[in-house]
Amino acid sequence: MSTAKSEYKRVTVKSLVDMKQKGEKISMLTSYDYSMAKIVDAAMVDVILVGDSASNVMAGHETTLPITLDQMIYHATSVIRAVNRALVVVDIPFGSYQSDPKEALRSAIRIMKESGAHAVKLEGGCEIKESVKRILNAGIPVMGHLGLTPQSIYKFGTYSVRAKEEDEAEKLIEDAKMLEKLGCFAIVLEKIPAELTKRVSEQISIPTIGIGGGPHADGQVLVIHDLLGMTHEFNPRFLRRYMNLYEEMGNAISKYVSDVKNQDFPNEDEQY
Ligand SMILES: Nc1nc(=O)c2c([nH]1)NC[C@@H]1CN(c3ccc(C(=O)N[C@@H](CCC(=O)O)C(=O)O)cc3)CN21
Ligand SMILES: CC(C)C(=O)C(=O)O
Ligand SMILES: [Mg+2]
Repeated sequence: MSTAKSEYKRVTVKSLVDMKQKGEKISMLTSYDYSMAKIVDAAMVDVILVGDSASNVMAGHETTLPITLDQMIYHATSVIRAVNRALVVVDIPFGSYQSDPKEALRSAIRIMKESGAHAVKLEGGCEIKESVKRILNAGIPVMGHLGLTPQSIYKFGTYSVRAKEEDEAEKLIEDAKMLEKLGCFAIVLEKIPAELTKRVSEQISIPTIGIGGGPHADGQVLVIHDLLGMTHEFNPRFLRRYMNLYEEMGNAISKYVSDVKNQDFPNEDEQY
């Protein structure tokens, strides 16, 4: 009776809040396609984020701004087909929720309906309060995202550490408390001082998921291509590479090329 599907209990938004209460750290990674999501899910990652970082790592854009809602839904649909255990969260892309709360809800509904994802993520604090409210009212779980919010890159001009000044730190804490009060189930804290991550994580009861936010977050998230070393030009201090796939894949592919050229591949066993 034990099939791959029924072997593990599915991660839910509630189980993530329980993990914070128990002090069990939450692991989160991005995925954008079926084959990668299969591997990530089987490795027991708790949350899979279909990030708008797909705009960078999948499509090769400079920023996350160009990716469309249709493209996010395509990535999310592929990921959902692969996943048996993880909670799947999808970024609502730039331009699909900022205009007004109704547009935000329409975008969230399209993501949930067309991809089968379990939750959505939006960047921002008090500016998007009404949109978050509306989406939550429709029964769609929302993950917040504060600190470095890449969809606002042109407002700041750099990807430097956010909320270093006390007034910015206090605003971020207020935003986090507001998102918790509205009913968000978790908040990503991107590239803020470790001490601020600690303060936020202590002051709210929903889990914080850090990226470049130090060890005090209730969980950690990375872009899967960064962890695997496929994005060799991306070298922020917070990144730990667990492989050097850019080099390893390059070597394997070069070997294939030379095997074809020198007629080593295919051999007698590799034909009919
Ligand atoms: N491959 C990838 N990984 C990510 O983590 C990621 C994306 N893409 N795209 C969307 C956002 C953008 N993110 C970023 C982008 C830059 C830095 C960063 O630290 N950049 C510079 C420092 C810039 C500065 O200090 O002005 C660096 O050290 O590489 C961090 C997160 C996180 N997200
Ligand atoms: C880096 C994470 C938090 C993200 O938003 C993304 O991958 O798009
Ligand atoms: Mg994102």
